[in-house]
Amino acid sequence: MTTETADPPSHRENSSSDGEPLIGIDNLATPDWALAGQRVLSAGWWQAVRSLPVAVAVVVRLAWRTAPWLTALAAGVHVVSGGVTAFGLLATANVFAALLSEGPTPARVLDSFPALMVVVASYAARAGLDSAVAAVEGTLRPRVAMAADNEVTTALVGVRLLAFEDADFRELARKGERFGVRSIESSVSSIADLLASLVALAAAVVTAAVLDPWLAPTLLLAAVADGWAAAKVAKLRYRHFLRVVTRDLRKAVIEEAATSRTLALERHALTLQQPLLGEYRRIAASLVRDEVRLAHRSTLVRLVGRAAAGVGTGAAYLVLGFLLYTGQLPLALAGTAALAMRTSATALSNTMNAINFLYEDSFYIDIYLRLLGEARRRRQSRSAITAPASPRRIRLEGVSFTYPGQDKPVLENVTITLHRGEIVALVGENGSGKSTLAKILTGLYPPTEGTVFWDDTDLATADPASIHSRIAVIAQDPARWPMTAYRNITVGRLDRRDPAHRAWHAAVSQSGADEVLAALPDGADTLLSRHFNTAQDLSGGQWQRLGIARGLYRDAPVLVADEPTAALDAKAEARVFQALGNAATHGEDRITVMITHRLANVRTADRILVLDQGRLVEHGTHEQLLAGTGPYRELYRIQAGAYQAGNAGA
Ligand SMILES: Nc1ncnc2c1ncn2[C@@H]1O[C@H](COP(=O)(O)OP(=O)(O)OP(=O)(O)O)[C@@H](O)[C@H]1O
Repeated sequence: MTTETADPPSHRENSSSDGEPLIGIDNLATPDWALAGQRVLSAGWWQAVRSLPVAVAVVVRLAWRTAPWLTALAAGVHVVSGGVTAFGLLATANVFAALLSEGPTPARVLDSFPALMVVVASYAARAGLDSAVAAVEGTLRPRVAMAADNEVTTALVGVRLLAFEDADFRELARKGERFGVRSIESSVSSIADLLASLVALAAAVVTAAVLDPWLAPTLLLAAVADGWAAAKVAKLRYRHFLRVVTRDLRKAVIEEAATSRTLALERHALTLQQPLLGEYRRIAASLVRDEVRLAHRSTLVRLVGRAAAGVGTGAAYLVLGFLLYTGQLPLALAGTAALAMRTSATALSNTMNAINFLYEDSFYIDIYLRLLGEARRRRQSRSAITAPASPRRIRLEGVSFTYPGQDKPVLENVTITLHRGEIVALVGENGSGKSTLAKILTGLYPPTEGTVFWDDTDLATADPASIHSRIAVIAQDPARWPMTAYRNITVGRLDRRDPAHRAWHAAVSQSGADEVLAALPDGADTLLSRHFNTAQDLSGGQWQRLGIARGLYRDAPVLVADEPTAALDAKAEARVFQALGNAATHGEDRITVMITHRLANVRTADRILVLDQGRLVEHGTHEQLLAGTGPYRELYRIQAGAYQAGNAGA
């Protein structure tokens, strides 16, 4: 069917493909969560800084929940370590004070001896504490990372199916998992360093302030300049990260297309390697250009920060010189003052470093929190109402459905009733909404409008897990579980008791999976996976047979078979349709929904529903529809005609 909208974009009519983005367009929309991050950055200093305590709280909460004693120990060890550092350096100052005091040199050296002992002891303690810090941190860090990973994986496992149809959410999940967990892990060290350097800083600043109240504030000047520069760079880097989110995704998509196994065959057959590589390089080059620009701007900001910090340090030493010159500070205390200044400068710089690492990580922890929030919002609901164990009737009333992020509904105002014991076939052109309708009547997707009833239970009020436990879905492209062939089938219902393997044998013979198993080197015990070299992979049709066996083994009261035989040979196909028919006619306890384009298989269905562009346009038995003038008759005649022509030509 050719429509106006199916024409190629007119602006490209005469253009060559050179320089055109391979994906087709260059301006993909920035995801909402990245826009929200940009808004926070633009909202001003306070908004951006607020993320810092939140991030610290997240890390401390995770650490405390995973290992409370270890967390307390880590805090204690770092506080003591910071204290010992400050104490050691100040003891060094006492050595100078003793050496620079008045009196004969041997006596001064002897006087400095106790302070010297303290210095030696503090260095020894520091060495011991360093080892303790490394041991405690090395034990705590992986645990916190694991806890963060566990939290986010648990949240993602719990979201409802429809969330995975939202590309923005999928990208948030990818970034939140990757960057969020990594940032939480590195923040453990930053928080610990911050604690230690704050203790050392407090000791040094107090000492400097005791010597003269002017010394401490001048020292802070240098730190503020350094801090400003680092915070600015962190913001620049995060802004860059958000700005390139979609380009980064495009690069990942092209990278996947250029290297994945799934596309390997067509990549080679269409000789697409070079165009893909070209596109990959084009996006990568634009990312590198942005990265270089970011590096230059960061260097400039750091240079300004360093210069200001140098001025601050210079001012502090000027104050010291002034105090000595005017005699407000005795010369004997000059060494102490200089060391206190040096100590506090080091502690300040460590504090600033820790804060800045934390500050940068806090942005990614914010993404992690957004992901947890979104996952919570999209969590599969729970309800005390359970779906009927074996519904007698499924009724859809005025059901419409629009995919997330789309404007146009793909189903519109569908009203139908399916009965137990019936085989109902869904028929229609590609994209007419058959698979979507099947997902809605099985409660996998909630309708955007309208209601789905199983008997008298509105599925919107029922517990989703209870609904899903009553359905079996045989997909056109069934999941290829990285498990043995046996498990690939019994995973359909892990809790099924089948001591004599009767159900297993029935499922494998009805689906034709028995022939697949017989050809495997270790039969049902053969590991099927593309991930391990020692494992075995199957052809599309063989996988489909296992998928059918899995669906039959599940033995659910509502069965949806979505193009179950598209990849099967004619003999296997006939066997499957006979099995589906038998299950429904003998059991009388199942609602079977069958989606297929092969209308020859549809004839035996009790009812046929015909969809066209999301609307139910016809329904009835094969004979009724064939007697009418609707699209079914036309579709059937085209297919039957093709066979007849084939027979005539043979
Ligand atoms: N994840 C999705 N996001 C957005 N639109 C989708 C998504 N999946 C399907 N669609 C759209 O919904 C419409 C119905 O798709 P559906 O898969 O239900 O059709 P179908 O009748 O089963 O098609 P087919 O015969 O080709 O399997 C199509 O127009 C398709 O473009």
